[in-house]
Amino acid sequence: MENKLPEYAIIVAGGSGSRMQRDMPKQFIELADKPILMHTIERFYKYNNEVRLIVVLPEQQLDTWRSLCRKHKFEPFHMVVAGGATRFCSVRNGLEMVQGEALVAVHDGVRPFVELETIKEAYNTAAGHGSAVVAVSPKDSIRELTQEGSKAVPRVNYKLVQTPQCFRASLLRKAYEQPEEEHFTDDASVVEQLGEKVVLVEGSYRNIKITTPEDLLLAEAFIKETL
Ligand SMILES: Nc1ccn([C@@H]2O[C@H](COP(=O)(O)OP(=O)(O)OP(=O)(O)O)[C@@H](O)[C@H]2O)c(=O)n1
Ligand SMILES: C[C@](O)(CO)[C@H](O)COP(=O)(O)O
Repeated sequence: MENKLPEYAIIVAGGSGSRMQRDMPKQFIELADKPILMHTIERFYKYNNEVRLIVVLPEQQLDTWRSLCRKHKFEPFHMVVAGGATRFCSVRNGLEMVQGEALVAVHDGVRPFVELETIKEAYNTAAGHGSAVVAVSPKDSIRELTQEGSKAVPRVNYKLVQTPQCFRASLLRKAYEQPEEEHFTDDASVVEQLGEKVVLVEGSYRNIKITTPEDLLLAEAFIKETL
């Protein structure tokens, strides 16, 4: 379905990157001479330069980001918002910048390899169904931890969830008015808590979340292909 609503992207980059074990948040690590976060923002800008970009950053890093933008002559226009203690708080802060009814894609600032087709499909599916959550099938076998140890489960019943996760703004606002719960690891889980169904769309194995040091090696390989 063709989408007539304004499109927003909340790019969450308010975390500290503790699992990366670097002295700076991982979203600022350079890949091909540019911070990871700039590559991520550029994916959305390249998809459509009219998408309203909201970038959520750690409060203490706002000045660092401004100087990085100057240093790299970074052009895509974006609003900047201070994040919170958790991803949930950061998304909620970003949502405050969304005006009226719209489609809102929430995307991790550390997923710079999201494909333009995936972004397009997420917005179009959310336009028709109210939600679109990007996911891929697991490639490994899966075991569930039990009191006795573990047991095999059929992997065809599972998906690995990525971002973007795209929703109508009215639905996402209502979801983020709920108190935060421990099992809210992504936006779909927050929306689902309202009793709403979420629609899955196929993602890509390249759309990795740069989380631990070995992910950077993969990212270096992927970025070389895109240059
Ligand atoms: N308070 C937070 C925590 C996370 N994020 C963002 O959510 C995305 C996914 O989170 P994750 O990969 O866990 O990032 P970090 O929280 O930074 O990493 P870690 O858990 O290793 O500290 C990242 O782009 C991260 O910057 C955020 O905006 N605000
Ligand atoms: C939102 C997410 O990337 C979907 O896979 C993931 O849940 C974020 O988890 P994290 O522990 O905050 O990295």
